Amino acid sequence: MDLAEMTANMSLQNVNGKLQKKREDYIDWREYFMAMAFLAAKRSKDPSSQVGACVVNKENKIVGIGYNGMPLGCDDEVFPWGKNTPSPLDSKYLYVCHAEMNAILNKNAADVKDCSIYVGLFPCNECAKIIIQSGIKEVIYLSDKHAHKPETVASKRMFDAVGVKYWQFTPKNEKIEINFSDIDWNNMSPRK
Ligand SMILES: O=c1ccn([C@H]2C[C@H](O)[C@@H](COP(=O)(O)O)O2)c(=O)[nH]1
Ligand SMILES: [Zn+2]
Repeated sequence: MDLAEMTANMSLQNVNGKLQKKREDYIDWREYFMAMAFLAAKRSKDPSSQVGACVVNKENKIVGIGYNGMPLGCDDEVFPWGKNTPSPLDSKYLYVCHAEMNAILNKNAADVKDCSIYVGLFPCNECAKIIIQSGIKEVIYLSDKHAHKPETVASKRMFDAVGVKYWQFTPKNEKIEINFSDIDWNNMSPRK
C-alpha cells in the first residue's frame, strides 16, 4: 500500500512524535441516529409511507427504535394497508402502530426520560402525547410535509406548551450507503 492509499480519507496527526492515521469521513452522532431511524423505516410494510424513529439518551446511546407497522399478532398480510377506503375499518389508519410509539415501547432502558427522538416525519398528535408522557424532551425530524394538518399543528401546540424542543434536521451527507459488495471482508474496510 502506498502513502496515498494509506492516507485516503484520513489525515495524519502527530502523537508523541509518531505519525498516526486519523479518519475524517466518519458520520457524526446526529447523522448516525437519523440514519438509524431511516434504516428502521426500511422494515415497514406500509406501501405509501415508511416512517422510522430512534430514541437516544443523554449518553448518545440508542434506547429504542421502531417503525410503523401492525400490532404484534395482527398479521400484516391480513390487515389492510389501504388509505381511501369506503369504510375506515378497511384502511390502515385504525390499526397501524406509529413509528414513535413503537420506538418508545421497544425501549431497552427503564425509561426514556430526557431522551431525544429522531424521526423521519414530524410526529402526529397521538405520537406527540406519547412523547410528552414518556418524558422525551427533544424531537429531531426530517420532513414536515404535513405541517398544515391539524394533527401537526396540535403536536406543535402541545410541544410548545410543555417545552419539548423540536427542530428540523438538515443532513450533511447526501447519502449514507452500506454497500455489502464494497466491503473487503478480510480486513473489514472498503475495497480500494
Ligand atoms: O406520527 C406519525 C404519523 C404517521 N405515521 C405512519 C402511519 C402510517 O403508516 C403512515 C402515514 O400514512 P399516509 O399514507 O402517509 O397517510 O405513517 C407514523 O409512523 N408516525
Ligand atoms: Zn403518530
